[in-house]
Amino acid sequence: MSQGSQGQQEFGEDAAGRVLPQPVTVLVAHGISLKDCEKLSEAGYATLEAVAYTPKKLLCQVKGISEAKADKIISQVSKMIPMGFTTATEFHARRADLVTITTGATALDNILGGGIETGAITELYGEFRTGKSQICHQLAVTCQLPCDMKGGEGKCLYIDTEGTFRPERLLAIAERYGMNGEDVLDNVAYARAYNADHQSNLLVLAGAMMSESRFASPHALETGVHVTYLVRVCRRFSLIIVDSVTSLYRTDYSGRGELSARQMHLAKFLRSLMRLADEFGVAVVVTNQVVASVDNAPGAPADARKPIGGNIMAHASTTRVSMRKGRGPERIARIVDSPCMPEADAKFQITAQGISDVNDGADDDD
Ligand SMILES: Nc1ncnc2c1ncn2[C@@H]1O[C@H](COP(=O)(O)OP(=O)(O)OP(=O)(O)O)[C@@H](O)[C@H]1O
Repeated sequence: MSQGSQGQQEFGEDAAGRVLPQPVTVLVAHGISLKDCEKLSEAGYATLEAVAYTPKKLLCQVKGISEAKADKIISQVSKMIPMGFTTATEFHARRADLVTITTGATALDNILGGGIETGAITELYGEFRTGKSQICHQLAVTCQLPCDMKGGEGKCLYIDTEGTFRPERLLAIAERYGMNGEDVLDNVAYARAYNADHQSNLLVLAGAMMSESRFASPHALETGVHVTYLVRVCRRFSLIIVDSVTSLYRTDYSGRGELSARQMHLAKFLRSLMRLADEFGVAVVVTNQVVASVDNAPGAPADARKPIGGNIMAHASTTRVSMRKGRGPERIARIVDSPCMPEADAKFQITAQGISDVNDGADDDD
């Protein structure tokens, strides 16, 4: 895999010339103490963008950050991070630079508008065996491909809540793309989450790792150290996967009595995920299960199933993809909600070397 182009990047900009997040420690030069910057960083607000996108109420919850300090920090950050209006022209130009990551199947990429969008949350939901985890494994590899091969030129951060992550699947998929298996595994940061609180805490670690990888490597480049390593191993993250986002909530919170607490916790988790997507421009992919719908509208099929998480999940996901089984290894994905793509179906198949198009060329007849 060619990551060589990254070596020529300027500090503070990515390959497309976009401004990248700045470490919160730059505030030291603007009258905020290093100790306070470190406290913010430890609490998961490692970049100026993280601070800018966070409500004051949450900043005040960081140990040692009083309301007066929060006001001072917010006032300074608001001078450094653009938070006001822009023209639609400029926004359009920014979106033209957006990278999408291939799912391995062209038909599926097409209905997604090119692949999995960076800077947004994509939710894959469906019954068991519909291929949600297989797509996650596929993306953990393709996110490392160069952009001209429909990749994200970055590492993957994988949170596994069900114990279904299998590195050997990554090796098989890497082989398909002619990638070095060892490098591919090195580029995936994996964590198993054991409960909903742990799952949330892992995002704080994720933020720290993402800003560290973002800020540490240019220094190494400047000093000429580890250049070969940096060329071989991606230096930034391009993808966060949470497989599955709701399963621990189902076990940690039970019954109607805990529903409100569960939804609040889930909303906070999803908000943190969206912040990471905004802050670092990474793609976020979450999987979700379905349950039998007990409140079907009149005329709806009796066996209708709906994704877990209700409105909180529906609103947090930028793009929602429903998945179902087809014949044999075939699966059908449907875009059910997207800000700019129409509702559409695509067939794909699960193979030994990952996700690919169905070769028969037949239309979806399911
Ligand atoms: N090496 C492989 N080659 C071909 N198909 C495979 C391979 N490994 C797994 N599969 C297929 O993938 C399917 C399972 O997909 P996946 O694990 O993505 O399901 P899921 O939607 O995540 O389900 P769950 O909700 O239970 O986690 C099974 O049908 C299995 O046969």
